[in-house]
Amino acid sequence: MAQLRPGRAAPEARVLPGRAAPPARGAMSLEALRYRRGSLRVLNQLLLPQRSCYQEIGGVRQGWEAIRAMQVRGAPAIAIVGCLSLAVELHGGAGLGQGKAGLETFIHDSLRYLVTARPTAVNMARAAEELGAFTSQEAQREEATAESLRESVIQWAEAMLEKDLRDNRSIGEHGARHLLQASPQDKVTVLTHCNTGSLATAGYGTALGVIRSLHALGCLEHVYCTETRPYNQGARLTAYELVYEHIPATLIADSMVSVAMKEKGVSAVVVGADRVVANGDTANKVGTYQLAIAAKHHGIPFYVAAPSTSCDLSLAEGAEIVIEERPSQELTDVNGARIAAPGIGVWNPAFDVTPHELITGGIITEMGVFRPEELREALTWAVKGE
Ligand SMILES: CSC[C@@H](O)[C@@H](O)C(=O)COP(=O)(O)O
Repeated sequence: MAQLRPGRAAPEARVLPGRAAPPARGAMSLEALRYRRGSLRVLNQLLLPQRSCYQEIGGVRQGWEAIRAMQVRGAPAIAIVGCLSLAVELHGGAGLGQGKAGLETFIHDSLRYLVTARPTAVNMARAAEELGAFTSQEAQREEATAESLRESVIQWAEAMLEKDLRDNRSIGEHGARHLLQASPQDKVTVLTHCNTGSLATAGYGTALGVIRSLHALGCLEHVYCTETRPYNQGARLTAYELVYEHIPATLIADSMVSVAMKEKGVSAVVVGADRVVANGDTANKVGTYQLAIAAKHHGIPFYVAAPSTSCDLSLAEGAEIVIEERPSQELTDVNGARIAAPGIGVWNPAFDVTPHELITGGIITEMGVFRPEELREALTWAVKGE
């Protein structure tokens, strides 16, 4: 594991005005992060929905800490914040004084370190691999200087933001079209889990992007979002986004999903992903697996919506995915107050793996919707065609 490196002290977080009331339709969409060259601010999601507070990320160490503490979370957002935290530190001159070779080492060390923040989502690891390879390639060019290397790496990180947003819009379109074709009704009711919206991505969202697209088409009847225990990303973040966007939605506890499927006319379940492996097995927020089982029982199509950056063809099956275990307090306490009996043991895996055979609707990517067994070939072709 890379060593912790001293970062700059965090400047005071700026607290924007109080409780976030739902704004008028057409207002700007929520932003997990605000970036301009040399400056990165992330919305501290631990404080939502009570407070909307952006805090400065001065470099890699602060990026790592924000990811680890789940101030920013969601597979794509983790990678984007990680890489942009490096871009900010590079912009400030880090590693530059050590010449081209020293700067290259600094970049590789920083990327290795960022990957250690959280293990299950593959996006940061993939970005580190790709940016690492790009860095080595750039550094090998004879005419490259430390300055040009720095500039190229900053631009690479900046391009991630744009691409994720574009990919999410494509996911939304492909997913909405597929759901509507598969449904006998003109309007569909979707059940979703965890948070997969603007707050988990560069914007628009993955599973929530599909929901947004359906809503924009006038083809969304209703959304059921789970509270997503123990961290409550559904109750705090997805519910916030849905209210913010004026999308008709109802919050349910995780334990209500089967009865909701039975009684509420759910047309499809759409969730996000932290890692989709070669056979289509998918790691996502804990509780996803039981949702897929319940969907199968009720004959409801189950979809995973994920950009190709969340896919990991290096792993053959879900059993190989490292599942993050989080601190017991996330389960025993609510807002700092203990609710569980003192002395009880706690198991708190943050994710579970849904076997590919339960992903009956398909895997919605920016390239189209695939059956789990088609994914490997589709992604391989996409890479060859680049
Ligand atoms: C578009 S994000 C998809 C997933 O990352 C999301 O559903 C999820 O599981 C997030 O988990 P988190 O622990 O909040 O980072």
